[in-house]
Amino acid sequence: MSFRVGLGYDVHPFEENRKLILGGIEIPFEKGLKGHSDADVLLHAITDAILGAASLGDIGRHFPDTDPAFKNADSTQLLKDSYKLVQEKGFSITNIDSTVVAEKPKLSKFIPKIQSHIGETLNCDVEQISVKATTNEKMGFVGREEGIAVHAVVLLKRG
Ligand SMILES: Nc1ccn([C@@H]2O[C@H](COP(=O)(O)O)[C@@H](O)[C@H]2O)c(=O)n1
Ligand SMILES: C[C@@]1(CO)OP(=O)(O)OP(=O)(O)OC[C@H]1O
Repeated sequence: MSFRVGLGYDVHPFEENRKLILGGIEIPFEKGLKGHSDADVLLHAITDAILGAASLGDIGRHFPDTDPAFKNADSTQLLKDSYKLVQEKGFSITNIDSTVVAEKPKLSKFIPKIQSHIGETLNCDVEQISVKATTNEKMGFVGREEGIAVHAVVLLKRG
């Protein structure tokens, strides 16, 4: 059995008149995130982590933000398609851990639903998927409520 670790990071600025989609779940909030796709910053970081662990590049390589096909794309589908590429190389997920850095909104009550959605998307047990949240203690662009950042790490196994 061999193991591969992958790291993902993404950030999107807030934008008025958009839905806030995090981990495939619509979160009630006054603003959404700006992006070419649905701007699901959590799923983008997780996608980059699984692609990186399998040496498959990053999300922008597979789904360019210059391609109209991905305008308002559903990031759940992008994650699913990326995991298919990873599985074609013989890898499967051992576990995922992630941290959403957001001053607002408060995410704790949505986290079980987000973890279930990611687990279903990746055909994993919910125990393999961890999502956490923290503020940036009012510092920097997250602290000024200009956007949301996410860090994700994944362990893949093969054999
Ligand atoms: N957007 C967020 C940020 C934080 N939480 C929860 O609050 C706890 C305390 O956050 P600090 O940044 O003050 O350490 C954190 O551990 C999370 O449980 C949240 O739900 N949503
Ligand atoms: C998801 C993609 C899809 O075109 O677009 P964005 O929503 O802009 O997201 P980002 O993380 O900036 O770049 C990755 C792109 O592949």
